[in-house]
Amino acid sequence: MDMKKLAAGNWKMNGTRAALAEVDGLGSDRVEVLICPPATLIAPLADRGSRVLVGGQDCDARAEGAHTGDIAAAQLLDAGASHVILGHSERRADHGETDAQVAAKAVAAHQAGLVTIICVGETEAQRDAGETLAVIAAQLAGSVPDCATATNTVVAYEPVWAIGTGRTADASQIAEVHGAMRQTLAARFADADGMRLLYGGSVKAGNAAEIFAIPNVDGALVGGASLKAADFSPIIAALEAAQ
Ligand SMILES: O=C[C@H](O)COP(=O)(O)O
Repeated sequence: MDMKKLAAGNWKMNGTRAALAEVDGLGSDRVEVLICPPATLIAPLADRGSRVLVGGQDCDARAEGAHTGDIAAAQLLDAGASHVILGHSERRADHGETDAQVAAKAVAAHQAGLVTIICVGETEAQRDAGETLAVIAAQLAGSVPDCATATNTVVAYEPVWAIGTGRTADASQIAEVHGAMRQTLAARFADADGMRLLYGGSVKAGNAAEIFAIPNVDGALVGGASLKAADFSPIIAALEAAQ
């Protein structure tokens, strides 16, 4: 399977409708470009006729019901989303999300027809303790459900210490983790070779080309540098050059 590489932007809790103009010039024929805005902006972005794919930043594991403030996967799809980020470290930290909850959300998302971007990553303390590969393997085992395929699942490696800090993992650290993730996934999934593995954590125009040259890096999950077209466009261009 020959999947296109993926440049995914995670706006987190940033932006109001005025920010959608940043997306108007984005898009690519050679790679997939995805913007995951706050939930309030999913439908307005999807309805804007832009060339980018639209995604949510979380969904509930349940299909519907009395769950104030939560959003079902089918509602994301109805709003125009094709993707959903699950298990981001900020949700694991802010909301205590466990691997099992992330996996349950992923099952619900797949049942609704969404592509999931399942996030894993070690803290600085875990890296310093030499636990990185074990932490990632455990998160993959617990967070990626058995129904995952190369078509419905993307995995994002985001070292927690590199998110929003300006620090990126170096090329050898990224290569080691991405290679290990590919092996771990291959032990469970026949089509793991086609599963896209994204790197995330302070990706920007200045380091994107180097990161995209690393084996088993099939794109990026970009936070801060996805908010402005002037910052995100060169990252998309670097991914096109690496495709
Ligand atoms: O989801 C995106 C990541 O958390 C990376 O964020 P960042 O690019 O601002 O470091």
